[in-house]
Amino acid sequence: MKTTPSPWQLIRPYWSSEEKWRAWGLLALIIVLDLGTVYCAVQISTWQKNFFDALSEYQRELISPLMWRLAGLIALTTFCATFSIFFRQLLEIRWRSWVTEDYLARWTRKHAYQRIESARLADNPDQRIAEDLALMAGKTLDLGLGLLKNLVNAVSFAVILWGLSGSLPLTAIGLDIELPGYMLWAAILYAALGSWLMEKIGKPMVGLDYRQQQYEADFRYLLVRMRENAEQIAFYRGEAIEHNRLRNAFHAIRQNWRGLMTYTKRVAFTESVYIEVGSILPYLISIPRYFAKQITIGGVMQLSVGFSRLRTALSWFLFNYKELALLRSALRRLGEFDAVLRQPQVSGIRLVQSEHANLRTHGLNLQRPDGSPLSAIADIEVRPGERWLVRGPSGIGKSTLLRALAGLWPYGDGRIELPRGSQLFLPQKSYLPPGSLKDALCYPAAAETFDDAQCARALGLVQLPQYTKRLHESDHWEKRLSPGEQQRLAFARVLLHRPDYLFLDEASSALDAQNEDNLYRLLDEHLPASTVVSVAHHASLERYHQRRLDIG
Ligand SMILES: Nc1ncnc2c1ncn2[C@@H]1O[C@H](COP(=O)(O)OP(=O)(O)OP(=O)(O)O)[C@@H](O)[C@H]1O
Repeated sequence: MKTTPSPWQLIRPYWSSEEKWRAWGLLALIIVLDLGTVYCAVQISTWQKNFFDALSEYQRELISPLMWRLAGLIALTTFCATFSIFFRQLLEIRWRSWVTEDYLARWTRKHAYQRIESARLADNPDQRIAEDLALMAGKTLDLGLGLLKNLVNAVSFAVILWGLSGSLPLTAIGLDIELPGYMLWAAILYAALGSWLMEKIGKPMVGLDYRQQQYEADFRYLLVRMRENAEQIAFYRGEAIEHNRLRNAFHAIRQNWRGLMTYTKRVAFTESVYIEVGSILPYLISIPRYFAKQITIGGVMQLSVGFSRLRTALSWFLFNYKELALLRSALRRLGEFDAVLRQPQVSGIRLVQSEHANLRTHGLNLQRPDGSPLSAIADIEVRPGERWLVRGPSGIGKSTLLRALAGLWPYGDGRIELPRGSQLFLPQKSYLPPGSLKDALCYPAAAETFDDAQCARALGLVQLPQYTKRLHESDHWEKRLSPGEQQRLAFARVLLHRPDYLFLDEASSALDAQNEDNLYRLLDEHLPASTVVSVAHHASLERYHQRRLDIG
């Protein structure tokens, strides 16, 4: 059973990684700069009282020093605010880089990416890695630092308000006591009430954001698939059905967006009422004390600024509700993905490295990922240099057997013993990476592994000499080369890599008999010591294989 990690478990790894000192150092620097802006805000509030008092008492000589002080405070606050953003962005990209590398490593390790796709364990891993990780780093920093700044602000202005607001006699409601610091209590009560109301009203936004991210990713995936399969879709004249499919995918986005609009409207309405009432409230509650001549007009101004600042600081949750919902949904998606990446490999078919020279299978039973049986494989023993042909009706599990031999199919039971030695698996349609033709030819090795002369020779042997001069040309080779040419290119790869074990899964199915013959003869001539296991339907290939494995 997979357990989804908590948000803290997703956030913590970077902060306890090898980069932790740099991360904490940057965070501390940002906090100091943010505290600088809070300090300036507190000083400006005192400045306002002094300024209005000086104006009301016609103290002209105080105006100039007050102006200089204001200029100094503005300069300091600008400096702190600017560099706080700068370092925050720096920390964000460092965090995102670290966590992206971590997820990429785990996603690509032990074929996790293939396991996830083959058993459909998580939707849109690309979106989770590209977007949710960026959201996690960016929003956690913004919201976390915002929360901290607001807490400091709240404490600073709470102290000011406590000192300024005096006591409220409660005689009006029949009590013979006075409430000290009543403005402070009013601000706290008001913010608490607003936050509670906001959570009540806005909670479904988390689920809506979650689905929005998923639908956007699904839509993008369909667009990319259409681009990648443009020619096949065009041959089938499949535009109308594709258009419909895309429209439906977008419809899901639009429907969900409707829901988001409804809740955003409610959240915005709550926020707006909260702000407007909150801006009038301090005047209403401080004016009685002004008329009682307990505070000056400057005092009223300072009180209302203090009240507003405290209320704003205490309203962090309320004002950031939309952002928090987005972060909560991104963390939920990442949590699921993280749990899938942590899931232990299914321990069905055991693939062990053997010290013997022969490849052996024992009691191999192939299943589908859902556990339903696929086929039973007779025990085989493949000696070095032997050529085996795997036969059986379509859908019986021939390709699945090769997947199991490659360690990509754990579903089932039994045991495979693989001797040491290099292996190469050639599917019907070989992957051609983006880049030059040489990149594609040398894959999965780097292009520099083989020199141009070796590549030219291999291309010549598979009857593709015309491409020798285009070795360094970059193109969409999977679209430029015909399927038969792609299969010949894959055989040229084999000639370059010279694997000890070669597994072919209908790797020459697109070729004419002459070319197919040529490729299998090349294997006999150039790789006589390699062990070859082929899955093929063409009867003509039987003469190149001495051994047979029939499935089904
Ligand atoms: N990831 C998967 N999830 C569920 N079922 C799968 C998956 N991959 C393959 N199968 C199923 O396993 C069965 C065997 O597939 P496999 O590709 O091994 O057949 P095959 O014998 O190579 O067929 P063909 O000769 O047509 O290539 C098929 O019914 C296929 O639908």
